[in-house]
Amino acid sequence: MRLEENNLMTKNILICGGTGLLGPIAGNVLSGQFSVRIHGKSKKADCQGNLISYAETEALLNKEMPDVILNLVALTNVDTCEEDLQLAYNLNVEIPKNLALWCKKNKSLLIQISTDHIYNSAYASEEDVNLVNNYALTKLAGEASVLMVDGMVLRTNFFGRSQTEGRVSFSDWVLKSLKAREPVNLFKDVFFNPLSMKTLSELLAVVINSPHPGVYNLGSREGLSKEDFARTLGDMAGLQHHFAKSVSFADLDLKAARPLDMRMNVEKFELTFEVTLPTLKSEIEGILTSEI
Ligand SMILES: NC(=O)C1=CN([C@@H]2O[C@H](COP(=O)(O)OP(=O)(O)OC[C@H]3O[C@@H](n4cnc5c(N)ncnc54)[C@H](OP(=O)(O)O)[C@@H]3O)[C@@H](O)[C@H]2O)C=CC1
Ligand SMILES: Cc1cn([C@H]2C[C@H](O)[C@@H](COP(=O)(O)OP(=O)(O)O[C@H]3O[C@@H](C)C(=O)[C@@H](O)[C@H]3O)O2)c(=O)[nH]c1=O
Repeated sequence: MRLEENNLMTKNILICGGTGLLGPIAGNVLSGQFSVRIHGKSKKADCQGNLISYAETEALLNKEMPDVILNLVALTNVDTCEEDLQLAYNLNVEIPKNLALWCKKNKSLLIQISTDHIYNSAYASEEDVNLVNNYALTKLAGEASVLMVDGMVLRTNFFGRSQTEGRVSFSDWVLKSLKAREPVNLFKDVFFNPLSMKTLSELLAVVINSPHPGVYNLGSREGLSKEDFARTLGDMAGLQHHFAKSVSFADLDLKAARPLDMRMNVEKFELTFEVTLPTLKSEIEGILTSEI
């Protein structure tokens, strides 16, 4: 089914890179409304392929014929992006370009998940980009081909219970560390406004049902420092956290530089899609009470 033929029919969604952290939760939520297929590269999935090759991408997509592609493929290890710019380019730039090319030929909608990592100021609007590392540079570059085919770019960050072996979210790491009473370092000077993976996935359904091409920040309404996030999560989960250390980002010697303020202004998304986004505190509460 092509999108313009019959909007009443169930849309076929292909989640590329659906075997990572976000994919299984997005797949779970979206399959309530759409016909969803999951793509992966090395892990078992409904379909498989290395999307760096256009020939392989085209063969896979010609078989799947999705109405909507949700692209989650990325090199998400920020330090590896710094060490291997070519690999970061291949995954974060070439793959969205390959998907965009196929979508243009086949009139499908491409939704690209991007990142808050491309900002570095309080409540940045979509034009306030400030790049400090290769991950940010390549993620931003990957957005261009999506926008050229009237796709949608959602700049976001997320947390929640991982369903993927070998992938932990920031909240998983915090809960595990506090339960084990490990004296972890918590960044007091790094700020963000992520959503839970469940809320983000529910909003993806809104966007798929009512697409508006363009680039949007998609996060919670009020952000926190990563330290306050961790301590708030600890309090809500009934876990002690006095042994966790409050540190500055500069105290850790990480390979890649990171932005200190990734909080995004989310007004454009709220106005366009007529939704009120939740606060970060309510999102933290949400992951402790919801099943996913
Ligand atoms: N994780 C985070 O905290 C954040 C992530 N984002 C963005 O959200 C999106 C999803 O992130 P996340 O779920 O963490 O991603 P993951 O790193 O967990 O998953 C990456 C996915 O890409 C697939 N993949 C890797 N290489 C290739 C390739 N050459 N060809 C085809 N598929 C490939 C992997 O397949 P396989 O498993 O089979 O190898 C996997 O499904 C990304 O765009 C990321 O930039 C934004 C903000 C925060
Ligand atoms: C937040 C935090 C991280 N760390 C460590 C964990 C890790 O080795 C390193 C960086 O962790 P961060 O959580 O800041 O992760 P980072 O790798 O910078 O994470 C990013 O992931 C990519 C995919 C994105 O798109 C971004 O939005 C962002 O979430 O610092 C601490 O020791 N204490 C902390 O309080």
